[in-house]
Amino acid sequence: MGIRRSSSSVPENRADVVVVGGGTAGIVAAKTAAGFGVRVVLIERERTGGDCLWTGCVPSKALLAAASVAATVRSASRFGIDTEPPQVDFPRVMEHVHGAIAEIAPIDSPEALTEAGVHVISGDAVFTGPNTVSVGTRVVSFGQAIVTTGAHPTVPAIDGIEHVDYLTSDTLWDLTVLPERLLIVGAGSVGCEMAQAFSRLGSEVTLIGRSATILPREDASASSILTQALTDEGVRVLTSTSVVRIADDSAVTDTGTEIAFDRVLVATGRTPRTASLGLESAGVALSDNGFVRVDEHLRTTNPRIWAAGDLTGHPQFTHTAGVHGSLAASNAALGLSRTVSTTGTPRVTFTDPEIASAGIDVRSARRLGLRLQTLDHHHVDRAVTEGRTAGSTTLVLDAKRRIVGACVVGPRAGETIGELIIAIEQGLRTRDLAGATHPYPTYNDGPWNAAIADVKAQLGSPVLSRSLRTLAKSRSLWIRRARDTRR
Ligand SMILES: Cc1cc2nc3c(=O)[nH]c(=O)nc-3n(C[C@H](O)[C@H](O)[C@H](O)COP(=O)(O)OP(=O)(O)OC[C@H]3O[C@@H](n4cnc5c(N)ncnc54)[C@H](O)[C@@H]3O)c2cc1C
Ligand SMILES: NC(=O)c1ccc[n+]([C@@H]2O[C@H](COP(=O)([O-])OP(=O)(O)OC[C@H]3O[C@@H](n4cnc5c(N)ncnc54)[C@H](O)[C@@H]3O)[C@@H](O)[C@H]2O)c1
Repeated sequence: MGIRRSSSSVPENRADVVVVGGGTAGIVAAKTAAGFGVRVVLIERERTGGDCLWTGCVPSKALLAAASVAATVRSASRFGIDTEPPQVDFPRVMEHVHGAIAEIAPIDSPEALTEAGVHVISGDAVFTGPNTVSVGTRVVSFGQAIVTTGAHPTVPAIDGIEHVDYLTSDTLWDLTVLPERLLIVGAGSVGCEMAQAFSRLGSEVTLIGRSATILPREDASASSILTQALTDEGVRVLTSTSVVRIADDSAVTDTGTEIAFDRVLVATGRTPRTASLGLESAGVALSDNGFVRVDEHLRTTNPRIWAAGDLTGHPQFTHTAGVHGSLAASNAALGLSRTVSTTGTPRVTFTDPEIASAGIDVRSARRLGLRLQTLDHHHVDRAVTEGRTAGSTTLVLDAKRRIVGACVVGPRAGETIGELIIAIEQGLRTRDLAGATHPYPTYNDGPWNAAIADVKAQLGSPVLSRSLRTLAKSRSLWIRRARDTRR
């Protein structure tokens, strides 16, 4: 969906709030500010909706959904159901992917923004001073501005890559033919999700990561469950490996292995989109690695300019972009001093099994010496009934047994993590979670049983169990005496 200039006009070239970039952060920021009744201009150079809608979350989750159906058909016989091997019609799979985008697009459209009271301008925004931004020949002056121009795929400096027609998450969605052999460089969220999706759809996939484990931000135990799942499905996973040379149809790793491929996907992180924005003219400083420097209120080094989303160095997720877009807009439009949350950003990698984390992650918890309460999903009956026991739930607990972090690995972990996010935000203890009856059998028995196990462990401590034994003895003594008195 392209941009049409809205018919609603903003008085001349002046706005209370200018938002530069119309992805998740920009859309949420613009709608939030407009909701306060101020004059808002949003400038977008390509199409509103941004990475999440067009090239990120939506197409990747739609592709994973199709791939999951193929995997279910392929594994039907373990439930005693015999089928033919699935026939993947890739163009129709991609129709499904683009259909999902088309269905969601209207929510992010210029029309929806106009409806919300935002004036949308199409074009490349460049700051020309501390309170002016130009779009072509037009100059808009602003009271406050919010920069939300996102990030683009990082292409690593591999010898020969400039001659290769590589794919990135920006171009992947234009594929019309399923690659027979797909090499994926980078084993982060994009690499792992796409490795599983393409493998399940029928590609022969090699996944290369330079860290010791895939998804290196996750705890090694979570990564190893996923590595096993990917390997079992036929993905060749190479860790602690870098590609040192690449040509059109083959790559050579630092261990000297040659890998032949038909297409290569580069998935090695995202670089903030700050070049050519004129940020230096606006007095907006960048950090050493190119992110816009912001304080805890998302204010940049120019007090009238704020930033939100992938370009700030905060975790690069749609939910972060949205929440921070709203926060920056409230601070800019209302003069508030809202601060970004410090409890840790929840995240989900939508592989099978899913890996979901919130609060203090397990890696940091180990470093900090915090208590970990882990429940293997062999003890989650729902997982047993579905034959999906490869997973675990880990609660990170502080000295007062408050839940300060969690990691869930398993089907629907992205849904399960929801209650743990509330627990972390509200400072709940394991006894609070243990005391809340959960319906049986669900995957949420993972956190519930982990919490119950922790409460039991506390009851088993020498001091507490001595007190409980004393209490029980006094009670039976009292009952006996009462009975004797009645006689
Ligand atoms: C394959 C993939 C899957 C993902 N899956 C998930 C997921 O499942 N869950 C999740 O939470 N996150 C996911 N993400 C991350 C998520 O997509 C991003 O974190 C989020 O979209 C960032 O939003 P943003 O508003 O900061 O930036 P963007 O969405 O990139 O928006 C920036 C906008 O600014 C515009 N722009 C840039 N420069 C200018 C300029 N000079 N003038 C005017 N406009 C400009 C761009 O055209 C763009 O529209 C995924 C990312 C990828 C790549
Ligand atoms: N489910 C989700 O929420 C989801 C899904 C996809 C992407 N995203 C977001 O998009 C961002 C970008 O994803 P991504 O996977 O590209 O980045 P990433 O930072 O998650 O992972 C990139 C990986 O590539 C590795 N790497 C870097 N250079 C390399 C090289 N030359 N050779 C081999 N490995 C190399 C890094 O060590 C890292 O593990 C993520 O940070 C994430 O926030 C989120």
